[in-house]
Amino acid sequence: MKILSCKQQREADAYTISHESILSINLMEKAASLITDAICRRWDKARRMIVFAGAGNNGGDALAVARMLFLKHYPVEVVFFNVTGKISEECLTNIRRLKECGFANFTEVSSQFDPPKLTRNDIVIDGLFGAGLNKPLSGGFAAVVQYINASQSTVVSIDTPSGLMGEDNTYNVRQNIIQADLTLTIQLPKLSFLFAENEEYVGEWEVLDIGTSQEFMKNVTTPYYITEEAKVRSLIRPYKKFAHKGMRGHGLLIAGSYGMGGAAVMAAQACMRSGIGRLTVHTPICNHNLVQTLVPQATVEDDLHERFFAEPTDLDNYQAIAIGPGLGQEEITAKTTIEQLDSCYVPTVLDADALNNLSVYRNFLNRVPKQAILTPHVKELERLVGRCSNSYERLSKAKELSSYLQCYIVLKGAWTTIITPEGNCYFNPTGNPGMATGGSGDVLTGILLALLAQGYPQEAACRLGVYVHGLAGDIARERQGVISMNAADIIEALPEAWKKLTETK
Ligand SMILES: NC(=O)C1=CN([C@@H]2O[C@H](COP(=O)(O)OP(=O)(O)OC[C@H]3O[C@@H](n4cnc5c(N)ncnc54)[C@H](OP(=O)(O)O)[C@@H]3O)[C@@H](O)[C@H]2O)[C@@H](O)CC1
Ligand SMILES: [K+]
Repeated sequence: MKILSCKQQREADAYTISHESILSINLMEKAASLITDAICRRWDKARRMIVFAGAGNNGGDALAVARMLFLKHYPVEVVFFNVTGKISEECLTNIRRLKECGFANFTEVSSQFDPPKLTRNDIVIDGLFGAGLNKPLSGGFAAVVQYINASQSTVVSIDTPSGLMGEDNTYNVRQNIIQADLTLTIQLPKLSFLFAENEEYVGEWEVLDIGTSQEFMKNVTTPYYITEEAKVRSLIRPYKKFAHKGMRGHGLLIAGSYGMGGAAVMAAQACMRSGIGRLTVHTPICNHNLVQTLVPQATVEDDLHERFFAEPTDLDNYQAIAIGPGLGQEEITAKTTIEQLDSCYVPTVLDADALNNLSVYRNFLNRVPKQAILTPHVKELERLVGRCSNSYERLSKAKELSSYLQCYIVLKGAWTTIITPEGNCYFNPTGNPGMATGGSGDVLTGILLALLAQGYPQEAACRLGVYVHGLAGDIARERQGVISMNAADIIEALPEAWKKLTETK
C-alpha cells in the first residue's frame, strides 16, 4: 500500500473528480457517509456530538457528517469557524444542506469564541483542518485545540488530527495539535501516523476507502509503502519436490560472547525454523556446549578465544553471513568485526553489537559490504548517525546512511521500516509491544540469515523476514499474552507463522 503526501492526497482527490466523473461534493458525501457509519458503529444516540468545522474541505466533511448524524437523530451541535471569510465551495454547500434539514444548533465563530461546555459523555468531531494544513496552528485555532484537548470528551478526528502535519512535524508546536482518540482517515494513512511520538495525537486509526482513482494510485510515485500480506505471500518461493539441504543454503552466524550465549542460541534457533539448509555458528569456546545442546541442528565452530569473538573466520563455504547478536563490545571484538567485514563477499546481516562496534569506529563504516542488511533499533541507529529529535528526522538520516553505504537498513520498532539504497521505505504492519524484549532482535537476525542463505534477494528477505517475525510475535501474544511473551515464544510461533503465510487461503 502506497503512502502519499498530503499534497498528493489532494491531487488524488482532484484526479478522481476529473477522471472518474464524480463531482467533488459527491466524493465528500461518500467520505462523510463512511465517517458517519464508523461513528455510529461505535457510539449510540445517548452521546452528544459536537462538531468543530473549519472553512476548508475538512470542515465540509464535518458538516456533512453533522447532517447525517442529525438525520439519524443523534443530538448534534456545530461550531463553524469562519475567521477569514474564505470558505470552500463544498463547505458552503454543506452549510446550506445542513440548514435545509431544519438544523438550528449552529454557531458561527468569526472572532470571539464562547466555547461549548464539553463533558466526558460528549463526542467531539474534529473537522478543523485536514490535508490542507500548511503551517503549525497558532492564535485562536491553537486555543480551540488546547480547549478540546483539556476536555474529558472523546475526540474523533476527520482525516487527520487538526494541527498534525502529514509528514514532517519537526517545527510543529505539539500542544497545538488535537489529541484524538480515533482518527478516521480518508483513503490512506498519513506518514506521520506511523511515528511513535504521534500516537498521542492520532489515537486508534481506521482507513476509509472512498474509491480514489485506481489509475492515479497505480501511477503516483512515492518512497513510502506499507507492506501487505498479499505482497509478502507473493515473495515466498515454493520448494521444489527434489529439494535437498544444499539447495537451501549454508549460513554462518557469528554471535555470542561470555554471558551472552543466549543471543547466539536464539538467532540460531530462529534461523533453523526459517528454511535454511545448513547453519554453522561461530562462537567463543565458552558457548560451545550451550549452542551444541540447544541447537543440535547447527554445527558449532569455536573461536580461538575462550570468551570473545577474536579471530576472523574463513567465509568461503557460505551463501550468507550474519554477525552481531550478543557479540559484546570488547576492543578485540570490535577490531575483529571490522577485519571480518573485509572478506564478506556474500549477502551479510549486521546486527546489535556488530553495529555498536562500528559506531565506535565510525571511520570504518565504509567497510560495510555493499548490499549488506543493517538491523538497528532506534538507539543503535542513533549511535551511527547521531541523536535525532523525532522519527521523521531519524528516517531521513537512515535514508542518507543507506544511500551512502548502499545498504539496506531495517529500523526496528513499531512499524519496523526497511530502507533500501534507492531510498524506498517499507513499513511493516505486523508485530506488537510484547516483542520489545531481549532476544527479539536476535530472532529477526536468524530469520534474515536463513532467507539470504536460501537465495532471497536482500529487499525480499527484509520484507518477508520482518513480516514473518512480527506475525510470529502476534501469534506469541495470542498464546502467552503481551506481558509474558518473550523471544523464545516468538521462535516457537515461527512454524505457525510460516504455515499461515504459505497455506492457500
Ligand atoms: N472533494 C474533495 O476534495 C475531498 C476532500 N476531502 C477532505 O478535504 C480535506 C482537505 O481539504 P482542503 O484542501 O480544503 O484543506 P483543509 O484541511 O480543509 O484546510 C484548508 C484551509 O485551511 C487553511 N489553513 C491551512 N493551514 C492553516 C493554519 N495553520 N492556520 C489557519 N488556517 C490554515 C487554508 O488557508 P490558506 O492558508 O490556504 O489560505 C485553507 O483555507 C481532506 O483532509 C479531507 O478531509 C475528503 O472529503 C474527500 C473529498
Ligand atoms: K481534522
